[in-house]
Amino acid sequence: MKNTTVVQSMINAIDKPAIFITPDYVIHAVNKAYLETYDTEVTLGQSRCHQISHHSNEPCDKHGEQCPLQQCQNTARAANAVHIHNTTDGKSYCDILMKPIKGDNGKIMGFLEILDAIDYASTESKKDTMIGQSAPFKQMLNKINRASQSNIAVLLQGETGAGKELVAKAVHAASNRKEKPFVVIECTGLNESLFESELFGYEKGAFTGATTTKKGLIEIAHGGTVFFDEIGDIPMNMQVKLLRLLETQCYRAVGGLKQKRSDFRLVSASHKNLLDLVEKGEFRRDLYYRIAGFPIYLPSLRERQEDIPVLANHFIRLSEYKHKKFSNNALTLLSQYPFPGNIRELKNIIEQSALIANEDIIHRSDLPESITHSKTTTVNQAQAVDTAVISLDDVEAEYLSKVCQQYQGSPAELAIMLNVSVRTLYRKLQRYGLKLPVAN
Ligand SMILES: Nc1ncnc2c1ncn2[C@@H]1O[C@H](COP(=O)(O)OP(=O)(O)OP(=O)(O)O)[C@@H](O)[C@H]1O
Repeated sequence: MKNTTVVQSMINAIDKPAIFITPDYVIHAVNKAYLETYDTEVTLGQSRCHQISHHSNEPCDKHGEQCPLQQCQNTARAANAVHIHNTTDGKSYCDILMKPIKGDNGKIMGFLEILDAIDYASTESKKDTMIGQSAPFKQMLNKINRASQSNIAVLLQGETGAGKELVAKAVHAASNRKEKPFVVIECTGLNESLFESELFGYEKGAFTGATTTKKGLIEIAHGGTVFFDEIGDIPMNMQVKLLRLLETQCYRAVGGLKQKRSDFRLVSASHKNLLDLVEKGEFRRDLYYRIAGFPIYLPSLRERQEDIPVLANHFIRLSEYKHKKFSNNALTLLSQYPFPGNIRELKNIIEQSALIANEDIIHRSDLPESITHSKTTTVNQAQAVDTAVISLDDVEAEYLSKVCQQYQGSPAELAIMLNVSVRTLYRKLQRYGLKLPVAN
């Protein structure tokens, strides 16, 4: 292809994985970083991008993902999307930037695809990452990645326990401030004097008890990110001081005369709707616009039910009961519960159930009553009878688990009652990780 040498040298200069593709998805130029990212061999002029990244012969939009190439072609402008790719590290999230490349005649001759690995999120259980694979989760990742590339003030809005602090950490970790401090300021319960001394620090002798000079959190955060958690809880009179700090990045320590300056990136979060508070006169409008440069909505767990099984298995893996597993039946019931406390509540429930379960399989009956007796769950269950078919294996496992807890007789008698041979009974017990109590 004409111009290929020019395109190849352009791609070689990019330090992230990059390829040049034509509208038929065929790769015509590739850089070293790309070749190192994927284990499938690239044959220039033959291999298609989806064959390398998705191990699929069809473009990604055929599998429910948004195709940035088509977007780019339709608008003739750069497009981006978050995809799950099969890399040498397994299934990994990556942020794709697709740019149209025009030929000498001004027409689009192909597309430059640049990939950015998202290592703060994962589709599978991985320590210290955000777990999820649903569409709302991917949309959120897309926004986090965009936000982290600039210095814009980010406002995270989402229900309690939805992961706001984890997202704030991800925004910091993906930014060029990642080597500098990430400082959390809990705004709930801060009174005026605490607010000033915590944020701005104080000089020795500034008040009774100030026996030494203390640095404030804003000074500690210099060069990094400050996360104001539950910013909606800051009382009105302190909102003015915060606004002044955000506008000037300057402050004075309590009892100090010298003006100090701190360069920090602002991330705030609230579970309350701040615009409602603005309407009610409880939050300053000017402060709202200062902190809401780039709002990111965190979906509740109800909106990403598809993620519940992967999250449940993730929390089991992190617990001291890592060898235990959920039955499909238990996972189905968990997925139907509305989780008002979101991921934090799910995590607690998983830990409780794993502790309660006597066997290696965690059954529906091991889940806490808040789940098994929840009206919403029960209604969903009734509705689910026709739609969600529960596997017979799960029913059998649950029944045998109950029998194991209560049965006092001999295995031979039990086998007769169950109408199976003793060998079959033992095979089934082994399969579900169950044991009969030793008869007295
Ligand atoms: N996507 C995720 N994958 C794995 N764990 C998560 C995810 N999101 C949140 N968590 C975990 O859920 C718990 C609650 O998250 P976090 O504290 O970030 O929520 P929050 O929205 O800040 O809560 P609050 O509103 O109460 O301050 C934490 O233990 C966090 O590690």
